[in-house]
Amino acid sequence: MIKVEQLSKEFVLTRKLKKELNTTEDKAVAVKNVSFTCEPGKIFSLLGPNGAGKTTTMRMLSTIYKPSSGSIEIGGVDAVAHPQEARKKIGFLTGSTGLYARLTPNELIKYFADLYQVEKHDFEKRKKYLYDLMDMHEFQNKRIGKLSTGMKQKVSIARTMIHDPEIVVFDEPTSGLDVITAENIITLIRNCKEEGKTVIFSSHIMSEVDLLCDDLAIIHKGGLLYQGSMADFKANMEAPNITAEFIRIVNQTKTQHND
Ligand SMILES: Nc1ncnc2c1ncn2[C@@H]1O[C@H](COP(=O)(O)OP(=O)(O)OP(=O)(O)O)[C@@H](O)[C@H]1O
Repeated sequence: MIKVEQLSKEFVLTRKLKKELNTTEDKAVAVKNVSFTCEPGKIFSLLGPNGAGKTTTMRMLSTIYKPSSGSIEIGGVDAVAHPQEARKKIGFLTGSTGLYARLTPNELIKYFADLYQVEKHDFEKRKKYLYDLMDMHEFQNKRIGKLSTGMKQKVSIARTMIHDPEIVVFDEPTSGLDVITAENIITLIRNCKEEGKTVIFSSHIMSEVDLLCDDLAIIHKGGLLYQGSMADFKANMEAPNITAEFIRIVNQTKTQHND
């Protein structure tokens, strides 16, 4: 279970950033007062347009960023007070997941398995499952630096999942992948759900969200616009389809802000 309450994150802007962003503000508010709960055995999707605050939220859940205020509970652990304990329960995938270019996928996966103290038998089983699922056998001994973007993404996913975490945090998991691999990732996410894991993933692809998620939250400009089940979202739609409804909700706030 992931429980987030009144979560906020402000970034202090350096002189260089102020110039880049063309602002005189000293701080940028990336996430403000966001609360939601992700249940075990369910897939939760965090949706929002570019710059909404999705990655910042995911990074706070994964203990990479410390929140400016608010609380995060990860599998019963206070992730703000005890980040290391919370981290053991999480598999976190992000676009910038560190990969060591000089290592091979096999070496990297083994390194992380050792870091998480995965037993040899579990490691072999888990590795086979992930390599089969993502068709990774062919390039398992090539240097990561020489792999394609999609192959690197597969290695990132395998590294994230090798310790069989109870909570899975995926920031745009299918980004940069071909349709076949994207399908396999969707299968992996579904399997996580069936195994009773808590899954949260961010996306701006509504069709993917529709395929997968049980519950969803929409954020825009750091604030929560919608939270509920996918079934309720669909039942109460005012627009003709889910993509149009997503756009309608986001635009509605734009209009309110302009008033
Ligand atoms: N390190 C940082 N310093 C200053 N501002 C930041 C930093 N990281 C993010 N931001 C700002 O916070 C806001 C939210 O960014 P974030 O990356 O969380 O959005 P996102 O929803 O993941 O967007 P995208 O879909 O484009 O990846 C943006 O306005 C961004 O410019």
